[in-house]
Amino acid sequence: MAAYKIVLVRHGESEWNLENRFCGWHDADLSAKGVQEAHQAGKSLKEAGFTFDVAFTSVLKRAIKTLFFIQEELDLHWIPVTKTWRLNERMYGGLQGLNKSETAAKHGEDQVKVWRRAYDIPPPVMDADHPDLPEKDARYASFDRAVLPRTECLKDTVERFLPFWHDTVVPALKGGKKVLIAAHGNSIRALVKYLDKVPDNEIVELNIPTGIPLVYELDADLKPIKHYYLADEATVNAAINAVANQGKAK
Ligand SMILES: O=C(O)[C@@H](CO)OP(=O)(O)O
Repeated sequence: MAAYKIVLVRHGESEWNLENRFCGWHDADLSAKGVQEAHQAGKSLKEAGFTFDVAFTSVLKRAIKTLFFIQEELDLHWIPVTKTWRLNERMYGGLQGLNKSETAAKHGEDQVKVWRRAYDIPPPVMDADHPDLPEKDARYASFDRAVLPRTECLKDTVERFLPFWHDTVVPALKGGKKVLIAAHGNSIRALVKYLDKVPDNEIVELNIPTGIPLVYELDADLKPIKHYYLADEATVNAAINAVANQGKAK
């Protein structure tokens, strides 16, 4: 019997997912399909009888809007929502804005897979004149510059996410709150890596589909008992393969 349940949802398809561009901390909006996926995530949660007391999301609108559309479907606009940069997508450095297929054609699919999925190898550092430079972005204005990354590997994302997990999410769970997290492909990979203790070489193969709720059942020590997506296997597998294939040259 699970002591705790937590639901993780990657945002619906973004405009830059649609254009197949590395997005990272760029604040891309949801595409029309992404909006529909977000509503569908809410409907699936409602059908399965889920409700929530508190929600956490990033400071990026594709996750914030996904959460809002889920709240709409559940009629839960009123629950407290905390937005934190610690749930942001992995910072994609100098790759942000580039097309993934074109990058694979230029540098090879293997290199792109390393940049997309390796645990401890970061993409190239973002140049100081890049339009997405975090230190020029109002939402990070109060941050110590040393905290703001110019690139991140998944290990960096795990390290910046875990303080929020321990200081905020765990107390909410242990306080009996039903928790929903709307985040990003790689911030969810970071949490899955931590919860399931996925070895560094295996996390390379983990892809998170857009807009499909992922339920984790945890024991009293917050160790995972099981996890499952709220969609049929064929739908989940097709969505996972679509994400993996974004890094192919064509
Ligand atoms: O571009 C990104 O920021 C992420 C998520 O959309 O992509 P990837 O799956 O390549 O890590």
